[in-house]
Amino acid sequence: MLLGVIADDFTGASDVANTLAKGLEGEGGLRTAQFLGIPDGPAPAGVEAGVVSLKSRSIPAAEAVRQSLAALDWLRAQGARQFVFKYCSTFDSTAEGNIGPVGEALAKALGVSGVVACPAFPGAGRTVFQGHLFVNDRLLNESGMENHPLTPMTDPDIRRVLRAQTAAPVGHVGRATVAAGHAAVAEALAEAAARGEVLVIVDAVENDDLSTIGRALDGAPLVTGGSGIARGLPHNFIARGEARGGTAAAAAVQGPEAILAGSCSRATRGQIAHHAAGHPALMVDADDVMAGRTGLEDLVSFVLENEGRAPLIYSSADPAVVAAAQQRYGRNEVAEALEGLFGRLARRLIDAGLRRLVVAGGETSGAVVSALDLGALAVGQEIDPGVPVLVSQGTPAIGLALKSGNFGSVDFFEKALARLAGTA
Ligand SMILES: Nc1ncnc2c1ncn2[C@@H]1O[C@H](COP(=O)(O)OP(=O)(O)O)[C@@H](O)[C@H]1O
Ligand SMILES: O=C(O)[C@@H](O)C(=O)COP(=O)(O)O
Repeated sequence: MLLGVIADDFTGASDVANTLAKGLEGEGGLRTAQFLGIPDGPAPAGVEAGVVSLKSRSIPAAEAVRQSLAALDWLRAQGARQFVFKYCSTFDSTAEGNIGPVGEALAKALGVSGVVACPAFPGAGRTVFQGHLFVNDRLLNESGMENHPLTPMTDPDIRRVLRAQTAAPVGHVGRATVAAGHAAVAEALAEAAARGEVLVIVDAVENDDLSTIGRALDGAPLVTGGSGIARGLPHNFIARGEARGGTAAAAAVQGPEAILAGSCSRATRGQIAHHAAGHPALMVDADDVMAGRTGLEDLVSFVLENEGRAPLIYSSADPAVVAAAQQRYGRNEVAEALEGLFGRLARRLIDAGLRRLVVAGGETSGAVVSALDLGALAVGQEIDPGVPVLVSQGTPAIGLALKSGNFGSVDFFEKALARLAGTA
């Protein structure tokens, strides 16, 4: 293994795995595997980039730090020399963390400072300019992320957001420096380190900026950011002849299918409305779940009875409904109950023969795949920006698409099932 990634959620892990597997246009990327949690044994032979998926975005900061350091140890033991801490391109976090505490703990463990922090992902409309994060043409706090059920983002100045979470000063490298080229970026990061800045927000508004930053990070032990920051990293290994490049072969998995959605993000709600207009769809009501009125076997039957018709089960609701449920039961309580239900449902469905599964939502995906014990996942073709086909390596093979809440076109669900089956 050359490169090791610690991802703070499971959809984010797929996103960065996709970026590393793709690499730069015309050159290709690294042979990449996604791991669900920290594996017990060694990585399979031939893996050049290993992505450890944690569910550490919304847990107490001290626990997120503990898990991230354990992931770092495992990746180091596999031989990785460069490490990426992957967080959300919308910088999902709270005043307590977990981006700052985990970033600083990894920097300390690796003995570095002047570490890049860049959530930009222009392919999905996320750009950083003057230290502010945009989603398409909106500032972060007007993008819908201000209503996120677990990590509402109400400040677009991510230097200020990060300062609230960190012990050391936070630096900033502006776009003009990035436009001046990779040597200028490397110099600016070295100056930031000399000033005692551990994490440094770096502006990036287009893919070329990320390629420039990637070149500046050749040999840097630690990189932090959204999946975009990984864009230029495979090139450094390929240019040195340590990796061959190229792209992963598309895998195909036939068999019964389901879509499970727990994301309440705008894009997912649009995808649900679109899909439900032409396919069987069942809403899980948070009040019913909290009162123990939701029958797991009813949900299983709904999926099995609708085999071949792309059945969807969702708890997703608009911000007012989510806020009311959180007020009644508590934010974590309702999230845990819904995530637990989706996890048990997925387990039962796989036991009943399900082979293709699309999940919408990072926390939801974490709960679902943690319940499945799938081992390493090979990363295949990209379905939409940031979402690849994933195929488990055990028998029977399970095809998965773990979709970040705000990713994907409006017809994503149907498209993903077709890509998993190799029919589109
Ligand atoms: N109807 C609902 N009421 C309250 N919380 C919900 C509801 N539906 C889903 N949730 C919770 O909201 C959170 C959504 O987070 P996540 O799955 O990460 O989606 P995203 O990728 O959009 O951030 C999950 O913890 C989920 O259980
Ligand atoms: O960086 C991103 O936007 C995604 O990879 C991601 O982490 C999104 O998280 P969720 O919206 O919670 O799925």
